[in-house]
Amino acid sequence: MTAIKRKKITVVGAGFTGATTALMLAQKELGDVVLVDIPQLENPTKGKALDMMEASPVQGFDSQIKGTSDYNDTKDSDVVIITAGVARKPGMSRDDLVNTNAGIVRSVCEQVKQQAPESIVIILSNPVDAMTHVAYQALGFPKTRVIGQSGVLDTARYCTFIAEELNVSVEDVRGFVLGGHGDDMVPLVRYSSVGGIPIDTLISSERIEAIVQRTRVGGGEIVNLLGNGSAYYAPAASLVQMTEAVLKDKKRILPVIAYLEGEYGYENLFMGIPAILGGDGIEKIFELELTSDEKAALDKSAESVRSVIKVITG
Ligand SMILES: NC(=O)C1=CN([C@@H]2O[C@H](COP(=O)(O)OP(=O)(O)OC[C@H]3O[C@@H](n4cnc5c(N)ncnc54)[C@H](O)[C@@H]3O)[C@@H](O)[C@H]2O)C=CC1
Ligand SMILES: O=C([O-])CC(=O)C(=O)O
Repeated sequence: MTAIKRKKITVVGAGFTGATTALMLAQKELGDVVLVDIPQLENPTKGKALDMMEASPVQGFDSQIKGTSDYNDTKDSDVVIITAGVARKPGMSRDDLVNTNAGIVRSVCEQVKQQAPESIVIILSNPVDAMTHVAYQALGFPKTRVIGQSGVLDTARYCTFIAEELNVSVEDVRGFVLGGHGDDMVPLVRYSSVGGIPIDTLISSERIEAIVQRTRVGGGEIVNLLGNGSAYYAPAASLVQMTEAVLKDKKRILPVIAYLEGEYGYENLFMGIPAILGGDGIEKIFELELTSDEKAALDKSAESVRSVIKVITG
């Protein structure tokens, strides 16, 4: 009998999002985790991994977590999550990070290409639509295996606010956020419901507009509250949900950043759309029917993403 082999998940960047993601992955026993950061931070990275391992007897997980700065340790990873890069501070937009993080994401992808050529890569670093584009070019992997994280988080925020508004369980809220991970993202009210009941029959249009607007600037709300960095608990939970969908071949329908080649009328663009996420990565993209207002909002968001990509591609 051949032994069942554990999955291997690499998380690049051992900062707030990366370390939180590593712990959540291990707590769910989705695989063994390799946490990578730069050589100058090798000891703190090892320290974080060891600290997490020492939580395992208490919490009862058997996943191994290794801290390192050596990419040899990431060899043959099944999934690689990239959180490496700088985060914004109050007064900054995600787009202000583009030049610094493009260099970092490119250099990380060179290593991933060497060490884990069959992996499915999930990108978090901001501005994430553009960074997913950078990763796709640097990796040279099929488009199905290069995925950005924005929509799971944006939708989670949107659903949190709807549940709070109606004082109902978050478990019964369904919603969808399309477009780029910026202030003109498109929460789709028409596709939002609680327990199957459309939200526009339960919440006034003024309150819905306030929820939509709060969702759009949800990242900034946390940045302003934290004062010295950006969100990490909900982003990590979102990365874990995507990783689980891939490693368990769950075929979840999730909003993810995917490479569009004609879908929704956009060519050569990475942006958030609903897709099936399973063992082969992005297995199918759904093209929803949009009203002219929704399409206009999505076009505006697509234009914002394109303008950021132009900064790095010229
Ligand atoms: N797409 C999304 O929904 C979200 C994106 N983000 C983005 O994720 C990124 C990380 O955020 P945090 O973890 O809060 O930042 P952080 O500053 O806490 O951690 C980033 C880590 O990346 C490491 N790093 C830098 N260059 C590296 C390299 N070449 N190789 C390996 N590691 C490297 C740093 O040393 C640091 O430990 C930021 O760009 C942030 O804007 C954060 C939350 C949500
Ligand atoms: O707002 C930020 O800079 C981090 C992020 O993308 C989010 O939390 O949505």
